[in-house]
Amino acid sequence: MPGGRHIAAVSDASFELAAGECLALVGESGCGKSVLASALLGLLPGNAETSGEARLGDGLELLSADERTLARTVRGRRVGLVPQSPAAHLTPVRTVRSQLAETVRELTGARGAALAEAVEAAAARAAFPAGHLDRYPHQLSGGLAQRAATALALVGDAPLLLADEPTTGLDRELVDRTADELRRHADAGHALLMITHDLAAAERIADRVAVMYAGRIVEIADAAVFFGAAGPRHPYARRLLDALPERAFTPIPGMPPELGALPAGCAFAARCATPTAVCEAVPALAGGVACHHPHPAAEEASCA
Ligand SMILES: Nc1ncnc2c1ncn2[C@@H]1O[C@H](COP(=O)(O)OP(=O)(O)OP(=O)(O)O)[C@@H](O)[C@H]1O
Ligand code: NI
Repeated sequence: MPGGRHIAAVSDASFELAAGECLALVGESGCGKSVLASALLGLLPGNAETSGEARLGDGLELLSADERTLARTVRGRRVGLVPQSPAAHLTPVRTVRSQLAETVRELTGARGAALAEAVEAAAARAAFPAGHLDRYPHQLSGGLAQRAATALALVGDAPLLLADEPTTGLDRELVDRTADELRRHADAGHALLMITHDLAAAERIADRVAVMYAGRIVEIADAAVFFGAAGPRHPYARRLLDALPERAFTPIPGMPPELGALPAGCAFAARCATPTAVCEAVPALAGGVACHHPHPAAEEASCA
């Protein structure tokens, strides 16, 4: 950070993601979701530090990979990205058709009529209307820019797709359509990390859910358990669900801590209804949950 300030935007994020699987990464604004995605693609600012490892199925370790490898063989090819701010990632002076054509040509080698056809097919996959292909980015609504970015991200057929808020700015019907297309992409054998605020979209397509709070993954659970009767185990994750309009509609009191000034122990303790003295130590992620007094697991609850 300028002025020498140091922010631990993401710490202790550990998970596996298999081909054909969709993991939804959820959590409040500013908790580190996009930083995690950027780190995997080597897209963090030059002064950012990363440690640990992130290994692709083919063995490549992303955090230590050099820029040349990332640019030539990773971005778009081995790891696709639907960026969080699609408008910022589209080239302003070129039409969507021309940008899609360049990406298709580069990643698939298609030329001529096959190229034109592949461009339209790519647009259709992301529900981008063919009639708008000759528009420039500034002529697109937020939703259309989102769909253009999704179309671009799907072209390379990368084994891993990172979709950062892929449904922002879309109405419910298009949210569902986009989510379903991403699910089909996973079903076709791709690994999908979907970063989202939209828990309904996560429930619709995710196999597992990872909850992030203040830069750490505090729970990873099967989506069926997480959204089902048992519910999540971490108090923050339970509150996140309770905050949904279609559930209790009870906002989480308080604010997440500043990442530059994290409290010493559990970062959620200040907002937790049941903190105890042990919460002064950071809880490790154990059995899928990082909490000193998690809600009982489904099997424990059903035995009680
Ligand atoms: N380039 C940067 N320089 C300094 N701090 C940054 C930078 N990018 C992100 N941060 C900080 O890292 C933290 C995590 O940001 P991130 O964008 O990953 O959050 P997020 O979970 O994706 O939020 P949102 O849901 O709003 O997209 C934030 O507190 C942010 O201020
Ligand atoms: Ni983000």
